[in-house]
Amino acid sequence: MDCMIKIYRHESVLGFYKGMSFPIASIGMVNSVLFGVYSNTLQALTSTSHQDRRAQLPSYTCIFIAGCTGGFLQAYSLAPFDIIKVRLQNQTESRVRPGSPLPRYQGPMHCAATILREEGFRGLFRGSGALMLRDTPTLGLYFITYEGLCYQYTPTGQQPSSTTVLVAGGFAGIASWITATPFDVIKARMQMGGVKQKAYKGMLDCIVTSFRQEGLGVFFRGFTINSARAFPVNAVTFLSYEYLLRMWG
Ligand SMILES: CN(C)C(=N)NCCC[C@H](N)C(=O)O
Repeated sequence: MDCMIKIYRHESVLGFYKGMSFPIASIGMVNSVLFGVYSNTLQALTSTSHQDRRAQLPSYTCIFIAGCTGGFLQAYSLAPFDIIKVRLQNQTESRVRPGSPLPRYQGPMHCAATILREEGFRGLFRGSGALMLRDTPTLGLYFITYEGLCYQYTPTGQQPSSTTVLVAGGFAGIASWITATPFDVIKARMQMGGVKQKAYKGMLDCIVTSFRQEGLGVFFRGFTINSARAFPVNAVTFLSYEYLLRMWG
């Protein structure tokens, strides 16, 4: 609440939409990498199509491996878009007050160009190690939760109902943020390294320094708000996925 009030006072309602254009432009591509790699890996591991898998749930090990593979590849396609989002979101100069200093990054393209100029191509992938550690096991757990709940609440051989898909997708999103939040905190700090604070020497340095300075609670910052957001976002994501597969699968 304190964060929300301060953003509103300092930056007006526009503050809540910072860094939004790049995620919107990239989400389709990033999700198609994730869901495409997941489905194809599971198909390769189990030699069954999406529809066959409804009758006989593949083993949780196969689902986990396929989810982790999707998560690993998703992390690398997401990294350059994510760093731009994080840098723009952390820029707190007010856009509405006349006479306030010009922000360091004036938009996503300017942000990308500045990172390339000042930090090189590798700058766009800063924090991608933490992003990969965040998304690899997380997406394994994400798909296990989703497939497990759908299987549990669907009569054998039938397709899950829209309500089941929405609820299972929502809970999968929340479950994924449980494992993701500690690495999400580290990733964001690494991505901001060199801009607002001293750059960390590496991921371990970032973990140890954050823990020493702020205690264990630092690794769960933002969990509540991320989970509240995760339920509707992932409910709709899985509903779209199921509908598209039924239409074209
Ligand atoms: C980092 N985490 C938690 C995940 N990658 N979770 C799986 C999907 C998340 C979804 N796109 C969302 O934004 O909630």
